[in-house]
Amino acid sequence: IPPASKTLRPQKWVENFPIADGVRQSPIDIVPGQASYDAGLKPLDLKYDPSTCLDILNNGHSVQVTFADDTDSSRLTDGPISGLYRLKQFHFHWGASDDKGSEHTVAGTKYPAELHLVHWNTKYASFSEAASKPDGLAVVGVFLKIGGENPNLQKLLKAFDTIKSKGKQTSFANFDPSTLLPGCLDYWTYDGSLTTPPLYESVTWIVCKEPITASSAQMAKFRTLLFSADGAAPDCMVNNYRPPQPLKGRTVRASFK
Ligand SMILES: NS(=O)(=O)c1ccc(B(O)O)cc1
Ligand SMILES: [Zn+2]
Repeated sequence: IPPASKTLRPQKWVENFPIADGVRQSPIDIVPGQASYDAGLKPLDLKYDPSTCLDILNNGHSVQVTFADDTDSSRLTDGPISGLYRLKQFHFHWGASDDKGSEHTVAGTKYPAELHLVHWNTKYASFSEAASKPDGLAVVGVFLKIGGENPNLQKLLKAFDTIKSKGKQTSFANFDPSTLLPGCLDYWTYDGSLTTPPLYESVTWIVCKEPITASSAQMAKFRTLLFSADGAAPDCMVNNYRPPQPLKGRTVRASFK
């Protein structure tokens, strides 16, 4: 029996989720020269309250930090969206080595990892209701590149030893996700989807042009996590990224010249 990470590989998803071949699938390759600058795009307005941070979880396909979303205290407004979107969770995608790992690529360039901050539109009653609506979600993507050690990642990485295998979670308090944002919030934006099943075409993607850094040792720490549950054959959690999908006529807009 193949390990979990092999049975649901991206090429197989269309069998159970036909929308995998849909018209607004994610991720995509972002070609800066083909993006159109839109002067009407507003700067992102991200405000996060560390006291809404609840726990950190190995959900079997990524490491995820979950937030209390019963108030508007951690939210995204402006940018390409209208209304207010609440932060629900953030998670990462990464590779087995530093030469791959991101979901979005930039003119074919793969980054070693990509952070996703997942927000839902408060015109709907909950994340789950919003998740299947065309304007339901807004995900901010931030690339990680290899550089100096990132002290803001350390707090996350220290928790990894206690959530090594699938289904493990531990309380995680007072983490401010804005410490994981780049200094410059220039972005590309396009209409897309969840990048894992159910692949709903419900995401306004907001991909930051500027990466944050992680050291090679910090990237290695991500690779100590497991797709597999305690007691099962250990299956390293790596390459949990979907490759770029066809643009199918979509326009990518840039908030910057
Ligand atoms: N990778 S992603 O940000 O597109 C994403 C976010 C949420 C969910 B989900 O809640 O199922 C799946 C994928
Ligand atoms: Zn993601």
